Amino acid sequence: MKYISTRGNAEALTFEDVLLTGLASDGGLYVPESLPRFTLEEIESWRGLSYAKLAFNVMYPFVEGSIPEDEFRTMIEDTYAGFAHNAVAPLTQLDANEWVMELFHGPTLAFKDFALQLLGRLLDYVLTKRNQRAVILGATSGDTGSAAIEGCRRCKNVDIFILHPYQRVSDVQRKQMTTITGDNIHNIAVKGNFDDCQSMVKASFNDQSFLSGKTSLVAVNSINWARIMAQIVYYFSASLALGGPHRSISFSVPTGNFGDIFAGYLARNMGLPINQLVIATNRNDILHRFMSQNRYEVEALEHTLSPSMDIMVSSNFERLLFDLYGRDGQALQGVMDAFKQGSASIDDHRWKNARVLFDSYTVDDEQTCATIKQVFEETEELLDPHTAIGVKSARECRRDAQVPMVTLGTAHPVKFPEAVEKSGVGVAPELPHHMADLFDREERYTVLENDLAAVQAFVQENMNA
Ligand SMILES: Cc1ncc(COP(=O)(O)O)c(C=O)c1O
Ligand SMILES: N[C@@H](CCOP(=O)(O)O)C(=O)O
Repeated sequence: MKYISTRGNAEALTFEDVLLTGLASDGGLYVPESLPRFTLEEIESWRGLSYAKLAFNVMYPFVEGSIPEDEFRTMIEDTYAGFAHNAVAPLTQLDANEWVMELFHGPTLAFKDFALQLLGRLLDYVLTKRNQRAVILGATSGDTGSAAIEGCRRCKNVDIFILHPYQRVSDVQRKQMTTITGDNIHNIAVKGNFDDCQSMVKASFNDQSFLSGKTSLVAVNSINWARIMAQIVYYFSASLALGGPHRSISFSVPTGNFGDIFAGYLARNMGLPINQLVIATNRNDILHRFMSQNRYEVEALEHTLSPSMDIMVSSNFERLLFDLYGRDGQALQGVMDAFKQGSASIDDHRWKNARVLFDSYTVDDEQTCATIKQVFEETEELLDPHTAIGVKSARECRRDAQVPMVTLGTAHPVKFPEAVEKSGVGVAPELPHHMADLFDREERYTVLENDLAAVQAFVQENMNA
């Protein structure tokens, strides 16, 4: 399998090389040259498999030729054995034909564990084989950071630098990152927002000269293809549990960087019958504005009760635009240039094509709290604010009540006590056993100005490579 850049002007890479990179040299994102496609019979034959076995079947075509089959199988088995629920991605029913897929049973209680626990193992394997060191540089609005640190901290050959927006992640999220100590783990609180952190990460990938040629950067954000790959699997898992593939399923996905929902789009292109994908956003609704008005335009980033989705510049949207433009990298470059200048829209027929599959909805803090309360009263299920945005959007956008609707439950409510309290449900979720002493653990992080040079100097000074 080869991977090509969305901007059409970079060398094609193998999985192994794509794993060890972030942005392509032309500024684009890597995508597979072509997708594996499964027949309905093939998918049907996976019914009843464990999550790990299903994951192997879905992902192996992407790594074939780079990672030996047995090694990959073992990595996957180890990854999902570390989840606290035997089903790994269990479904909870909210109503007739309405479900939440709980993606928060991994070690850091968010969907990021599905990919980052595996990514850490893949990196360890490839870097050890090559006898190479790498610097992991990532941006987080709260969840990617702890999952990346947890997933990669045992890798022998990496230094990890994670940027989070200062005072803009929940206390639980911050503590999850900053209480994991290790000489090679560095948390940086940037006096800015998530977009600032992410743009510093992207600028650093584009020009790595600040590392003085000692080593190279590896991405843990969803710009890294391996992240998306692992997130495709749970769409197959949910479908098989609900009578797919001989029946179509719809999904509502709490969305920020467009990685998780893009994985659903790929699952569909790989042969899984998916009826509808709902892009569920908070007030940072650039994607909803695009889907409803064909206007792709940055607005001021707001701080909400769903901080993990306080994202304006949505990295993976470029991967969808690439397909909407018939995989024409030059045409896409034009759209991205217009976006950089302030505003972009796409040809009407391409925009209409996107709307065949995707719907979108935006949910404010008040509606988020009201949904947490309503669902709790209806079912005693306590949703986190991001999942609540997914459920509300699913209910507003649903096209066909006969088609099962699955909202991705992207995080555990214990990570977001402020929203849970404001919802008025009158219960407070407890930290799981392995995190019970989280608030007693010592924290270590560095606060830096919103300044690329300052961040790069910090990385330079603190990396071991
Ligand atoms: C809890 C939670 N829900 C939803 C999202 C949005 O996912 P994506 O960025 O893949 O769109 C994030 C962050 O990415 C998150 O941490
Ligand atoms: N919501 C994320 C933001 C980064 O998204 P990613 O999926 O590209 O890593 C977070 O919680 O950090």
